[in-house]
Amino acid sequence: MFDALTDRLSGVFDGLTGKGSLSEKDVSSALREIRVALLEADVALDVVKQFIADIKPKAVGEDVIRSVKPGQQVIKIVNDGLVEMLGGNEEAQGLRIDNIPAVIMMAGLQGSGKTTTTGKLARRLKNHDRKKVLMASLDVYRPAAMHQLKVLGEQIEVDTLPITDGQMPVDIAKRAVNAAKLGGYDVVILDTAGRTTLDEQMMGEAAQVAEFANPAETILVADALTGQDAVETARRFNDRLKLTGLILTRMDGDGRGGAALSMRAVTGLPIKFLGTGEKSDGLEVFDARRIAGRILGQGDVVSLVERAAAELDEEKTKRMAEKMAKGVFDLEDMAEQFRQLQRMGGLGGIMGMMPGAKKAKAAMDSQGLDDKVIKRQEAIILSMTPKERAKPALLNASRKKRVAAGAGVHVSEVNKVLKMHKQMAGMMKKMGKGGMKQMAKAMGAMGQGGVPGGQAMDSAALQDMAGKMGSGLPGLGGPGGMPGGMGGLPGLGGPRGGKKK
Ligand SMILES: Nc1nc2c(ncn2[C@@H]2O[C@H](COP(=O)(O)OP(=O)(O)OP(=O)(O)O)[C@@H](O)[C@H]2O)c(=O)[nH]1
Repeated sequence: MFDALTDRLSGVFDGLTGKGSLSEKDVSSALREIRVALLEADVALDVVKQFIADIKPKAVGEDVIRSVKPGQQVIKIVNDGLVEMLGGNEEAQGLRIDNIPAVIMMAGLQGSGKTTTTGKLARRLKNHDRKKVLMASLDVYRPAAMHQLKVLGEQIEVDTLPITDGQMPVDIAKRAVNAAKLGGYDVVILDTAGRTTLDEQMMGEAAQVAEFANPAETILVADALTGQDAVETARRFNDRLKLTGLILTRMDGDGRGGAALSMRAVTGLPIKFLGTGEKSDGLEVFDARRIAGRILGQGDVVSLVERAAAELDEEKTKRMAEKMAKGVFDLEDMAEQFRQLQRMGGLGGIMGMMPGAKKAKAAMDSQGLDDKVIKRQEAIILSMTPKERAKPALLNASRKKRVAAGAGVHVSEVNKVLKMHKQMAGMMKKMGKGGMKQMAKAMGAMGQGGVPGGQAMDSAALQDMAGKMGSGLPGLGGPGGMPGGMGGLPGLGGPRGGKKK
């Protein structure tokens, strides 16, 4: 979502860090470019003005300009300013669901993704927070809406309130709260009706439901792709409903991101989650520091690790860790890594969260590397027999020919996969237990303030850490990690990889 902004800002930052010393004029002109970049990303004018006014005195200060790495210092100041604008340094705010049953009311315009988000939230509360959740649709105007929620509930295995025709929204809310009390539910999520535009009837009705249900959380679901309209919607809803938080949907889309950046500053409301896809697992906890890191092209390693942790099957991870500790890594393991990679959003999705992503992406593109290649490589491994996968040495010329025919590729492709496997297996062997230890250390450092040493912008440290994590964490694409011009990813296009020098 922030691609264009990230590109623009990294251009500005390259200019700053490329110089040994900076004058006040250099910094001022960089700030002007940042201002334009933010406006082009559709961030509200007032928010941009405030942002620049906040960071300028710090960025042009003598202590910055005379420091050893003035460029890095300025970037850090921009980073801190962005974090502040996005909601400060407080830990990502969860939901307040202490009362039992806690009511969460979902509000928003029609089509903003309210119902989908209700399902995502319910799924998260069930799986992540181990809560017993009941969902109820209060949309009496569009009968299909109630049915949509029911189907969603069946898919994610979360109960929905049985549908009774002819009830008013507030009556359905009463029935839902009663059912939750009787049924021992921890949380009731009320999915209110939306309209295509803000109108008095919708607001009045939602206010009535809120008055009765006294929600622990009243959350506005807003479509990030609608830009400044989403910000205005939030403002208007907040006037009437006393919102407690926001969820921005369609953050996976290619909008300019301005809404996401302005929301907090304009409304004062915390953004709690981001919707990142149509499926029920497309929900991400919002964390100002991580988003700032992503926007500034410094990656979001924490989200990446979280995504990995959510995707990795505990049993498989354990097995993989045990094998790695012994230095064993067969073709089946490699295929599994490819599958993990796909589940985590594919190469593109992962790259977007890595520090130095822009350069690595360019390297990947120049090598013609994309998710199709990974899929093909997986297909090659799948064309092998289990025995061959466990013992690649079995693959003589005739077997290779059979595998190539099975996967619909040339034998040279099979050889590439085997070579890549050899390199990965070699690295796994070298790493053994040491790799896991290193990863634990890196994760520990992250827990204390995001980035080691609090140097938010020390991309070298971050890259180093990501490299270690990439090497230690099955599913992150394998040994070596991604940053550093892809050289660390054997066979995935780096100089040590499948491509011959
Ligand atoms: N790409 C993407 N699509 C989303 C996201 N959230 C919701 N959608 C899609 O947006 C469309 C509308 O979502 P709904 O949940 O039906 O919207 P709603 O606000 O409940 O709409 P009404 O029930 O008509 O009020 C659906 O096709 C969803 O799959 C998201 O985060 N990313």
